[in-house]
Amino acid sequence: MIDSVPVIEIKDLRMRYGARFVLNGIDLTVHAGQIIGYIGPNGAGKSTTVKIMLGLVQGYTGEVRIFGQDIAKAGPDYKSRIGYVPEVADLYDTLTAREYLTFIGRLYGLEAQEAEFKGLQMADILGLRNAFDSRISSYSKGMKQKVMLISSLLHNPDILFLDEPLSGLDANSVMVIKEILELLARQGKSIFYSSHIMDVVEKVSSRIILLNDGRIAADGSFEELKEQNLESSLEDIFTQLTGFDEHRSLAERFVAAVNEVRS
Ligand SMILES: Nc1ncnc2c1ncn2[C@@H]1O[C@H](COP(=O)(O)OP(=O)(O)OP(=O)(O)O)[C@@H](O)[C@H]1O
Repeated sequence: MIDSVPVIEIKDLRMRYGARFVLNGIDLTVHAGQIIGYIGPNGAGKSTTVKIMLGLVQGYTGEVRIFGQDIAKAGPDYKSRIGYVPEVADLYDTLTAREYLTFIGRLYGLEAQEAEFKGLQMADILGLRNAFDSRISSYSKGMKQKVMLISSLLHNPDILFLDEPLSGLDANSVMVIKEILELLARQGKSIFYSSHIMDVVEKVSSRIILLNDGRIAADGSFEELKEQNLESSLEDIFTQLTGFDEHRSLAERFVAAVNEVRS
């Protein structure tokens, strides 16, 4: 890949559902090797942006270029260079991990044997070897999450979109996955990391993009955002930039409701 061509280039992206404006002009350029912490309040438009880039949502205005190609005009080939872990695992859970990963690998154009071999290797490393031939329906949340991560990487994509990728994983697995993401980024892959867990985003990301009301409210490294906003944690930066200062009063009202006794 030529470094000077951005992996992702978005210009004035707007989207609305009926009368409701969800994206209000997003401009974004991503180069290879960045881990982007993609954050924002619920409903800010994060998933919508990602789904547009994946070609799953139509009807937007503006321009979205991936690997230099306008995705409105390009065929579906660019998708074979993208991996995606959605927030809610939509696994065919009557299959075993072996069957599922072989199936997904084949969808991405791998030979069945290659997909199975790669899947087994990756599953083994993440501690799933003994469960490889058990049905996914019997797996814990963390085990399912690992299968999702493996399935998103089988075809060695250049862009990875991860939505809450560490949910359900124990502390040791989290450390392994964080290292894996860093190594992949160092190889030149671009990773979009969406999460509501600010201290992880703070540590994992080389660049943080905060979306609020369908607009980019902040874009920079954690160090830059700290300097600009005079705050020491990403959680505080998030709260400041989204204008949220009601946590204490909401908590007090909630606890008052818990304690209320009907007379
Ligand atoms: N298919 C749809 N039809 C109508 N409205 C939609 C549709 N999909 C999303 N929305 C609305 O668009 C807005 C942005 O949603 P989106 O899922 O992109 O937010 P998000 O930032 O990913 O939120 P979260 O952090 O909760 O995942 C929300 O108000 C949502 O209700």
